[in-house]
Amino acid sequence: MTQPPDDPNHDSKDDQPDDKGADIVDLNAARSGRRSEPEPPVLEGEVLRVDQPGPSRTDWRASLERKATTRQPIIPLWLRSRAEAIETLRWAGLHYAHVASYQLVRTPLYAGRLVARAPLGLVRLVSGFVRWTFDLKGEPARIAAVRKSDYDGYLKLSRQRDIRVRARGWMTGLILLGLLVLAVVTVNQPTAAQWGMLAVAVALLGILGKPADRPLINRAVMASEVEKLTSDIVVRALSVLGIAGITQALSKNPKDAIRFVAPITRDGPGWRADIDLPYGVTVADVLDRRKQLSGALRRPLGCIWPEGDPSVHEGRLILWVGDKDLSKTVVRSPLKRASSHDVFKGVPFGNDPRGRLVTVPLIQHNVLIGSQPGQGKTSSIRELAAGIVLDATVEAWFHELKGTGDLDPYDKVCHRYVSGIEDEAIAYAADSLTLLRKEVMRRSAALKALPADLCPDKRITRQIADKRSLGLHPLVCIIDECQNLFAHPEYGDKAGDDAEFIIKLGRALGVVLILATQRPDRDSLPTGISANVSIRFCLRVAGQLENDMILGTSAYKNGIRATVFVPEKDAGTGYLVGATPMPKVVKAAYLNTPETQLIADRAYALRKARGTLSGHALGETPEQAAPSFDLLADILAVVPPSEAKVWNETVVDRLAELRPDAYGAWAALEGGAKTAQLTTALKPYGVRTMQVWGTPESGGKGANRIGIARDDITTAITQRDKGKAS
Ligand SMILES: Nc1ncnc2c1ncn2[C@@H]1O[C@H](COP(=O)(O)OP(=O)(O)OP(=O)(O)O)[C@@H](O)[C@H]1O
Repeated sequence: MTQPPDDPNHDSKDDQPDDKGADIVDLNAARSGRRSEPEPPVLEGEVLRVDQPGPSRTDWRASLERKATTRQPIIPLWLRSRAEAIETLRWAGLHYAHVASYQLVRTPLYAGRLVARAPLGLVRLVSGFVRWTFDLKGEPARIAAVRKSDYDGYLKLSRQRDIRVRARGWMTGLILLGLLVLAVVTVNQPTAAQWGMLAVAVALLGILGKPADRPLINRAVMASEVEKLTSDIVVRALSVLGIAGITQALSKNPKDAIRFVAPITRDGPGWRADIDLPYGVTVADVLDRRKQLSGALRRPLGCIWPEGDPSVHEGRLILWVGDKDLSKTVVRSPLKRASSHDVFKGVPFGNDPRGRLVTVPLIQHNVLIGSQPGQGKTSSIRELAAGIVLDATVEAWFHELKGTGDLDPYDKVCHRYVSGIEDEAIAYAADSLTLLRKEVMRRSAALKALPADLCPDKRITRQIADKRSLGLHPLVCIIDECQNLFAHPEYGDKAGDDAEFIIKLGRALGVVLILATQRPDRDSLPTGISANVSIRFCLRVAGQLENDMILGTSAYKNGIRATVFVPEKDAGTGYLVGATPMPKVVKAAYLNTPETQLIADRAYALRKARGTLSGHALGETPEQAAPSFDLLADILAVVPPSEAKVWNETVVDRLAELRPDAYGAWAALEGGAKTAQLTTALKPYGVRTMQVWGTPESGGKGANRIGIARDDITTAITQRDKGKAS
């Protein structure tokens, strides 16, 4: 509120804007500036300050909590996990072993260098000795004294020289005598000792003869000086990205526009800066310009890993700049040497840019992998498959629908296996999904029947998985290049339907579906699947649409953009979502074919010993899904819209004609049983039968018999489709 101008207490100081409180408006001035406008009513009252004067009081707990977010780790990050510590120590061990071997191999070269340099070393030794003995170092000082006609000074220096030369002469004599004795002693020593002495002498002379610019020993590792990341470098880089918000903020407040919330530190093999971007700028803006950031920081693109921390706010940027280019590293699989693995602990999948192991949990999850061709989908699947087959309790159903045989090494341990792009392979995979759907339903009933003490949470546990007789062990179904199945004109729709069902219901029942596709679009990847899958790994994709199909709606908007990866160069690197609390860039571990073969051999031996080889692995004929048909659709096909109501027996006869394989047995039943069969089959769809007036198709008298209304069937189909869509 404003103060009246004629108030006797009005203080002219209050006319000045007060940056701590509300502005006080001079009403006279304001009115004269708006002569033409009607005068606003003068309000009585007191000035209420919006901002309260005095220092803001903060709650000590809140400020402590804020500080706690920037706590430095007590134990270094690499020592936190056993695997990471082992990996770091192994790396250090290998590094020093390399250095030692490198130098050992070059000892003859170093010996040659010493021999070649020994004569010069001898000359240097003798001349140095002579200069020292006769104090030749003082010669210039004595000459200078003579030149300046400083005879007193010259006499002092000469006297000092005489004393020195006398003492040093004695010392030189003693040293020469010592050398003579050593020579005599050496002559009487065995030849080996003589050679040893000679070698030591030559080595010492060689060291003395070293040219100033040429070291004796080569460097085993070239020092790769990575520029230290400083706040100046980061601010300079961010300021040239062309982000308007940053440019404006820096021009207004060059010192404080970009704030560092913690000191820039070493974090793994790189530097980490925690930054608050200027108001209005989000991490997504910076992610968009990763390439420019790489240029501005003068580091390869594979070293630049900006990421956000939305748990703090959208403008918190964690900029990690690695020493090594991630695209040039190949991550070794920890499973390469593992004799077995427990899938309930997740599968080691790869490393984040900081070199930390990332594990993908499989139980209770489903996985979707996608990318452009040749970016590392199959390699990622190979790594996951390694963990799966090394757990002897897991039943493996692998389908590789590209036909290149990338998963062939595993076929000897799979319950179901196919590799191929032809229709038979697609049909086999479609069959697998039908069988898996049935299996999910069986498991659902089996789990319900388990005593509560054995299964309190109604989900599969390690203990339940180990009891093979329960049939509730983990079952992992992999379909690589799944677009060939879901977009198939004959099998696609049903396969998509089954996969969605399995993804929605299989999780708690130990059934895991892993799908990989190089064509993430609506036809090749039904939305019911892309919307419900829980873990997503997206390698390089071309655009936002594909990105969001794999990583989930709004992923691109939120700055999770697999478009930043470089085709081919970044093969194996992708965004992993759902496996860790925050989305992460991960480079998947790489297993080549011989390594995969060795893992499969170990898995085979393990499974043979545990007696868990089954199906395809034992050479059994693959189980085929019984032909299944859509009863409701079939009824609509045989009952035209002109027939509102039909007897059951008539419907069954027509169905048998349509699909003898499926309904032939129904038609063979007698009168009442035939009618009851259709009544029972329609019950799960909520379709009730009723008394229907009709006449036999073969002719005869009209009668009231049990039948159906066509409208009830169409309603049931609509209800069912609605249920699927929701
Ligand atoms: N994790 C990785 N680390 C290093 N290189 C990798 C990695 N993954 C893949 N590559 C490289 O990329 C190549 C292609 O990989 P892969 O066959 O897995 O790709 P893809 O996406 O399955 O291809 P397509 O879509 O054609 O089936 C590999 O031969 C390998 O050279």
